[in-house]
Amino acid sequence: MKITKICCIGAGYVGGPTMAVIAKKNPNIKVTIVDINADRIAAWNDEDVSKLPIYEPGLAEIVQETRHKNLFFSTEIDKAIDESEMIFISVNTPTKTYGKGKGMAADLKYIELCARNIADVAKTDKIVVEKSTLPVRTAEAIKSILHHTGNSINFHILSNPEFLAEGTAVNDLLYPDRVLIGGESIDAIESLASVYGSWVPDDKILRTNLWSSELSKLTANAFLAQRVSSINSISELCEQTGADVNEVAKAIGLDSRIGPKFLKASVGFGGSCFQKDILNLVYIARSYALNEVADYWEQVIIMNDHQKRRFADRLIKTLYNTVSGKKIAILGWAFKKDTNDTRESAAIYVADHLLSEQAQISVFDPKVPCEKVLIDLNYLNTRTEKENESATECHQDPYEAVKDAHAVAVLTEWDEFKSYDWKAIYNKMKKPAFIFDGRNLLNKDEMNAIGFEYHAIGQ
Ligand SMILES: NC(=O)C1=CN([C@@H]2O[C@H](COP(=O)(O)OP(=O)(O)OC[C@H]3O[C@@H](n4cnc5c(N)ncnc54)[C@H](O)[C@@H]3O)[C@@H](O)[C@H]2O)C=CC1
Ligand SMILES: O=C(O)[C@H]1O[C@H](OP(=O)(O)OP(=O)(O)OC[C@H]2O[C@@H](n3ccc(=O)[nH]c3=O)[C@H](O)[C@@H]2O)[C@H](O)[C@@H](O)[C@@H]1O
Repeated sequence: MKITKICCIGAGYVGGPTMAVIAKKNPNIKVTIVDINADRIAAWNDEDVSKLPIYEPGLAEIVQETRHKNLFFSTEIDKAIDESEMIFISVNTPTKTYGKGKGMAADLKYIELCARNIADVAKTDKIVVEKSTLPVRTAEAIKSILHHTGNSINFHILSNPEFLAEGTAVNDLLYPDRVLIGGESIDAIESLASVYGSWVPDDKILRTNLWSSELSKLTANAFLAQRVSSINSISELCEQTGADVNEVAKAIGLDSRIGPKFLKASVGFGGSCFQKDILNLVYIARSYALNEVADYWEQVIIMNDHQKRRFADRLIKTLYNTVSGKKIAILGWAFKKDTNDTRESAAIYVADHLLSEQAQISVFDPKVPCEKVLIDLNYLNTRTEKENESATECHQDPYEAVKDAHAVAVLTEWDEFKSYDWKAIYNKMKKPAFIFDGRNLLNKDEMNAIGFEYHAIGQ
């Protein structure tokens, strides 16, 4: 099928950047991104591209170049489905918070709503592309809903998981390591391959069966997260033995079988997907009674929770076993640099633990708005909103955030933190002035020379 019109349901961190790049590279295809969230669509349509709902380096430029030409953002979901030959489903698939599988399984209600919506509206044959990350065999359910529409429309389901990482989304989309397409209909697979073929070399477009494609996405995230938990587990051992985790990571990463990437010890991984996808993998394994498999992967999450907790505990212990009434400045709230996304950010859990120990926290992040900090803390339900509010400050200026602080905790690896005037920060803080560097971002010798008591991960 020749594709002239694409609809993407879900204008989020995946739908937005992915479709913007597809539109840029396929000027002859009309791409419409739809969402039930009218505010989000309005933000995508804002003439001032600095107000786009998602911050990603390079994204605003592409949106500016393609928007109103062949890229459109709309709340008219039915219309966009009706007119398109290919429909991407890119809605959220969070961990279930209720019922069977609560806290483990992926909540597929948004996916099912999309499938029903497509079934209701479609009058012509459609290729339906799973872009969201889904449990293996979800395509079966989508197929069942679509094939029971009672009319003679042909639906072809493809799995096309997304591998972009936030903060580097545009680059990852422009130069992907691979594009994965799983499906049963060769024609449908080739239709989607031709969309990517506008800029991705064919040998990087991998065709598999549906189930391999769905499972590969969960597996990729599990392997990536496992590397972070592995190096983080070693960081704890380094702190006990005098080894330096940066040196260990470098030494093992030079082994070409191990490789140097994703070996950065940290306060713990965050983001909307690693934890969710591993929990989902664990849930699927348990549902097939594969308990050893489930336990194996669950340990990645257990280690990550331990790392976040350990960081906060170490800070408290170093501050003479109490942070009650003390001001702790948190630099960085996003789950990694170059994004405004805070989902599952380690900073939230570290802050929550410090607040439970009656600390006052003072937050600065270059891209996260202040109101988001309180929303994230309130979401945990650890204490009342009023209590969170009275113990939390948020600042637009990092030098204000650190004023009179007993300690600074660096929780996101924003580049700009490295070039701050740390001498001036030292002068503003209470003494002894502590730094807890959850990202091993700052130069230890320089910090010590200024007079800080500097603590990093795995050193
Ligand atoms: N965030 C990331 O970096 C990556 C995410 N993924 C996967 O992609 C999927 C989407 O993730 P994000 O873009 O981060 O989520 P998101 O939460 O940023 O965006 C999802 C959007 O879907 C919309 N939506 C939900 N139900 C809808 C419906 N029935 N009709 C129309 N719109 C609807 C929501 O309003 C929201 O704007 C998830 O399955 C995730 O696991 C995959 C790779 C990377
Ligand atoms: O499915 C998804 O959502 C995406 O999840 C991750 O992307 P993302 O979560 O955006 O960002 P990562 O760069 O993977 O970082 C995840 C977390 O791990 C942390 N991390 C990463 C690497 C490292 O060496 N150390 C480390 O602590 C980061 O700071 C961050 O908190 C994967 O890298 C993407 O391939 C995938 O598409």
